[in-house]
Amino acid sequence: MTPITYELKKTCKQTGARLGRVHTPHGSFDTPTFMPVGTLATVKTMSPEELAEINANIILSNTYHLWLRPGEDIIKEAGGLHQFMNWNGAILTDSGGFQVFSLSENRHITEEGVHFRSHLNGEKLFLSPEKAIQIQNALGSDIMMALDECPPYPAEYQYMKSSVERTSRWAERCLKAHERKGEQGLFGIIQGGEYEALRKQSARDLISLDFPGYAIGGLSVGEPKDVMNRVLEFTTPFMPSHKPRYLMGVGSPDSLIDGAIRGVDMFDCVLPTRIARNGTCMTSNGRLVVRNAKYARDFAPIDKNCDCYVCKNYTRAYIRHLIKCNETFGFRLTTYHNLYFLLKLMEQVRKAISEDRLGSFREEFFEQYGFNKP
Ligand SMILES: CCOC(=O)Nc1nc2cc3nc(NC)[nH]c3cc2c(=O)[nH]1
Ligand SMILES: [Zn+2]
Repeated sequence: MTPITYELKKTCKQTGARLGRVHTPHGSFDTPTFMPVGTLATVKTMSPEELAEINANIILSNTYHLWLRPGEDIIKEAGGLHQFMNWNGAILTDSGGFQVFSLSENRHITEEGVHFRSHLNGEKLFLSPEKAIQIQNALGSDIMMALDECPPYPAEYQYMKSSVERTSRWAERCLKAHERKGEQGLFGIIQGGEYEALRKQSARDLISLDFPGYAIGGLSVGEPKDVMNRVLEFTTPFMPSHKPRYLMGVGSPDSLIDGAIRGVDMFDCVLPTRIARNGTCMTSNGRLVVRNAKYARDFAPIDKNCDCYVCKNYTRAYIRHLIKCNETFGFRLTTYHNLYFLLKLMEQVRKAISEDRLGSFREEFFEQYGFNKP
């Protein structure tokens, strides 16, 4: 019996989007939704109270990083990740696969698993499906991810085919190694690159293993947005409609809307928190680089259409000053606003779906944000 269930509430008449609700041992959340990324057991500069305040219901943490520092044994001893970081909402942990493939040099993939060197001190490491599950079982996350290979973009058909088949074999090994089936849900990750036949094969292999939810991997890895949208268009129909669909690594406002239109329910991305730390904010009129000199005497809020705590109490001039002085409070303010902006956007997307007008909402939002500008 899986502790992760999905309720399909409604499908938008104007698009392929859907309203749903995911239930986990640490609370439920409406979908489509955005999940802030808390790589090292913290959403950088945000307190759990602030995350709750902006209605973040589920956050991500990275298996690979927590395995290296502080080590899953310490977190297990603390009573698990929720206890360790004092977060009572839901947590999704990735398998670490992507970090290994993107962070580490001279990695070597075998049937057994991935051999690579630590990005911290270069020591030799080995991650297998069983190890990835053992770490996530120790962390006690609500949603775990199977260990997959996220191939580089672009990749040859033949390479992609054998990679998909190995990812499917690894998924089965993950299921077998999963010790806490009643307490933690495990999602399979559909790969296959931009090849429809391989996406179909990957989906069919994983669906036969009956996971409670499925992620779409191998995207947001440098491919053009129209390629991502095309792959989503032919992949989501292969996925069960009564289970959550999670698109990994996607977080710009246009991609969130276009992903929701194509039937995606869950998204994660470091974008909002990462650009916040270099002084860039998302606003209803596009990106605003608040460290820019032109805001030195601008006493308006980051976004006059935003009702967040930051936009109600602080000005562009003040936040610019803090960022220029490398003051931590400045990064806290830009991060808080960016996360609020994306979570609010997903709330507007859910409302548009409930009113069968997500297509029209897309046009209005793209126009105002400036996505249509040539
Ligand atoms: C979050 C779960 O991650 C995994 O366990 N494997 C995995 N992670 C990905 C993360 C990604 N981030 C991006 N863009 C920023 N693309 C990604 C793909 C994967 C993936 O295929 N597989
Ligand atoms: Zn704001």
